[in-house]
This record gives sequence, structure tokens and C-alpha cells, in this order.
Amino acid sequence: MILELDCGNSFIKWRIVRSAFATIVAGGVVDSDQALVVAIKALASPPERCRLVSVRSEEETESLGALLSQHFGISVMVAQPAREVGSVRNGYDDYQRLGLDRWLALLGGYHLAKGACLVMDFGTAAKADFVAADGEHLGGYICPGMPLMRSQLRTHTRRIRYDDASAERALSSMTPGRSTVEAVERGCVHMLQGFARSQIEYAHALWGEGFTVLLTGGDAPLVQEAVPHARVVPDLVFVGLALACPLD
Ligand SMILES: Nc1ncnc2c1ncn2[C@@H]1O[C@H](COP(=O)(O)OP(=O)(O)OP(=O)(O)O)[C@@H](O)[C@H]1O
Ligand SMILES: CC(C)(CO)[C@@H](O)C(=O)NCCC(=O)O
Ligand SMILES: [K+]
Repeated sequence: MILELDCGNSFIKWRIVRSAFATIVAGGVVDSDQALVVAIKALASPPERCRLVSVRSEEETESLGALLSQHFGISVMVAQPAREVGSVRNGYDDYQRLGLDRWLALLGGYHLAKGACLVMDFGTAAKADFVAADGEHLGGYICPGMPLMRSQLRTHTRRIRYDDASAERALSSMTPGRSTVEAVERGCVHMLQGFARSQIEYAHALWGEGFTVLLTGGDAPLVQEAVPHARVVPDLVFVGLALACPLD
């Protein structure tokens, strides 16, 4: 059993897979290291190995690794920046600066698309990355995701206040908002969808029709309907993690 972790800015996504590329046995989303330990302890059989990707600080990532080896006696393989993996070449001037969640998502995207692809990840931040047919990463874009847009509006205005339950209800439709919560929630979704559409336009200009669009991240479903031909792959970062950290 392999424990796989994607440590994002807001949440830790975890799952247990049977062998390197095989079946998913369990999985979940937690908001702290402690909650992760509790979730893994509740499993019928403990993991024997672990691989993870983190966009957190080195200290935070190390302390999570230490916690896992303390509780489960497993060694932890941590995804590292790379100039290339297989035929995919990191497009940053300084390859170490490219966020590892982006790097793994685009490795996974190219692996699945087997050709030119546009990979978009809608998490705390929204990210888009372009990989050409020969595996060259052309670079990408980063902007605030849904959680950051919404919290900026709530924090920097006096009269935007609403709870999470009404936010969820507001997204049952995309017609112009008739209350604050509808106006903000739907407005932010439009921002994400507009971001996605403009990336696709750019990909069209570069590659014509010959490319695949892949969507991932917790808020990918909010964008999906605006991008009818996209493939939604919730575990895209894990696909890349298996390629960057082979355990077999
Ligand atoms: N089951 C879920 N668990 C957690 N977040 C979810 C879930 N479903 C949807 N979301 C939404 O997904 C967003 C967070 O996405 P994700 O978990 O991909 O972020 P992250 O990995 O912490 O951030 P980033 O990828 O930018 O580092 C939030 O807006 C959250 O409300
Ligand atoms: C952009 C985020 C925060 C998204 O999780 C992450 O990929 C990151 O910390 N990246 C480093 C900066 C960069 O990718 O240029
Ligand atoms: K992520």
C-alpha cells in the first residue's frame, strides 16, 4: 500500500493505492497534518510507503514527513523540482521556481494527452500551463482562485458578508445576482471561466485544433460547463506524482 499526498495551500489531498499505478483503495481531503494522521490511523491496513508533493514551506513539508515516519514508520519520498522528466522539459528560466503542483499536473497532463496540452488547476490559486507536442513546457499563468477572490472581497469591503451555506446555494444558477452572495459568487465564477476561455483562445492561436484541455483542482467543476471539450481529471497531480516519484 502506498500513501500519496498532495499538500496544497489550503488542503491536503490523500489517497492509498495498491501498487505504483494500480487501484485506489481509499482517499480524502483534510485541512491539517493532525487530521491526516487520524484519517490514516483509521484505515484497516497501514501504508508501507509514501510519496508526496508539497507547495508548502520546506519546514512544513519536513515536519509532515517526520510526523508520518513517527506514526507509521514509513519513509517518505518527496517530489523535487526537475529540469525534465521523460520528454517533458520544464519551461521556467529557473526550473526550481516552478510550483511543484503545476509541474506534476503538467507531467500528468502530457502523459494522458500524449501531445500538446493546456493544463488548468483551480485551487486556492488558478493556474494554466502549456505543453507543446514535443514535451516542451512553454510556461503558464497564475491568478487568484475562487477562495482568494471571495476572501479579498469579504475582507476589503464593509458590506460583503455571507456564510458558506448561502454561497453554495448561490451557485445553483449563473443568472445575474439578485443578492450580494449571488452577485459575488457568480461574479467570481465568471472570472474563473473567463480565465479558462482566454487560455484556450491562446492555445488555439498556438496549435490550432491539435491540443487537449485538462482541468483539475477542487473548483474545476465550476469551470467545466464553460469549457465543453475539456477533460476533468481530479487526480491529475497524483498522475504526475507517480511519474516523478516512481516507487517500483
Ligand atoms: N471535496 C473538497 N474538498 C476540499 N475543497 C473542495 C472540495 N470540493 C471543492 N472544493 C473547493 O476547492 C477549492 C480548493 O481546491 P484545491 O483543494 O485544489 O486547493 P489547494 O490544493 O489547497 O490549492 P492549490 O492547488 O492552489 O495549492 C476550494 O475553493 C474548495 O471550496
Ligand atoms: C502558484 C501556487 C501557489 C499554486 O499552488 C504554487 O504552484 C506555487 O507556490 N508556485 C511557485 C511559484 C511559481 O509557480 O512560479
Ligand atoms: K493542488
